[in-house]
Amino acid sequence: MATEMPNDDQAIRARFHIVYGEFSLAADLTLPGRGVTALFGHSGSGKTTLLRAIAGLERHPGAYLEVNGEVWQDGERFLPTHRRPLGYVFQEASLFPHLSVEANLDFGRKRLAAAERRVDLAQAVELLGIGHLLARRPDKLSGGERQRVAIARALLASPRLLLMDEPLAALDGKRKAEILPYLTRLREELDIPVLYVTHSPDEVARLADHLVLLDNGQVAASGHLAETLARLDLPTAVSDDAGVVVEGLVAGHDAAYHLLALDFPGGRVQVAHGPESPGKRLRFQVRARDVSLSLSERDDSSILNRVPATVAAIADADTPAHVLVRLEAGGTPLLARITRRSRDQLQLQPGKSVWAQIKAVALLA
Ligand SMILES: Nc1ncnc2c1ncn2[C@@H]1O[C@H](COP(=O)(O)OP(=O)(O)OP(=O)(O)O)[C@@H](O)[C@H]1O
Repeated sequence: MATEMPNDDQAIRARFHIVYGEFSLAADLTLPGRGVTALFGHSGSGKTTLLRAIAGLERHPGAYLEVNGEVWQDGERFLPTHRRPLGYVFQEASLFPHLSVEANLDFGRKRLAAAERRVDLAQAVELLGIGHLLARRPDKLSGGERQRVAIARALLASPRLLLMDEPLAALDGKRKAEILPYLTRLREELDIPVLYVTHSPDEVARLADHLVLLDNGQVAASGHLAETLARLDLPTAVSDDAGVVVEGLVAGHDAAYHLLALDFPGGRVQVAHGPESPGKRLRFQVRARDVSLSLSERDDSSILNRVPATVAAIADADTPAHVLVRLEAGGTPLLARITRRSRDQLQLQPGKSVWAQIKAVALLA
């Protein structure tokens, strides 16, 4: 995953203390200045409040905000929203209904010096796949198409920060699936940091490099996606869906069995999939419930994927019958959800060497 520890000027530093009656939000965050940071949490946890504060839509005294070396708020200094080089994408695309897509896009273009122009019209149109829609009016577009136009429009302001507030929440499953590949492309092809509000674990797994967990106005965690998903002390672990996201490199394709091989620092996995270019980076997800453990490498089972690992920690799971085991496989964290009985039978404890048998690998491409 692309997240690196923020260095001095490639970072977003945000410090806010916001009180709305009963609700208060306290955030003191240093986020990577590139890639996608997901702000994830239950309804009412403060995600939108934080995003709006970062956009400068509300002025909160005592706050501090710096985006890749530029201070947007500090003490008396407060850059109003229209002077912040940011793009904001909302749940519902707010396009001008009487204008064509092309005219709507034109609205997003700021008169910027060439050196400041980070995305031009042709690039935005190509990235979002909207070339065939330019002459249409917004009411002749599907919800997903409208949202792609809204994202292109936000990019045309050449933002130094892109804020996205649940951009897929208003779309049905099919439309979501349609638009996700475009968001993945943005992450891969543009060097614009994105703060992405969502309460969808699937969107987090596919898009995020860094994860901020908000819980009732408090930052419960902020860290690299893979590391944070594998933390046993967070609510993300204690759910039936708990699992990790791993970045692999395409190692080859077995056409006879229709299996794609992906290498990651912990070993190799094979997944039912067509061929992809060797060396291409692809994410895959391994759910804790799909990982079982054995003390020796068993080659008499139907499970294709086995990697050697070390037990790092064990914690309670979502039911009294289960535990969650955090494993390290070549520096890659994995989670396994097994029964307490198996834990005792295998005498598992931190430091013990095991084989992780991975029953299912979901490619997130
Ligand atoms: N302008 C405001 N004035 C008063 N209270 C507010 C204001 N904006 C938000 N709140 C309150 O702050 C809390 C956090 O709201 P926020 O919209 O940030 O949560 P969220 O995590 O984005 O939720 P959701 O996922 O439902 O959008 C809520 O209790 C909300 O009612």
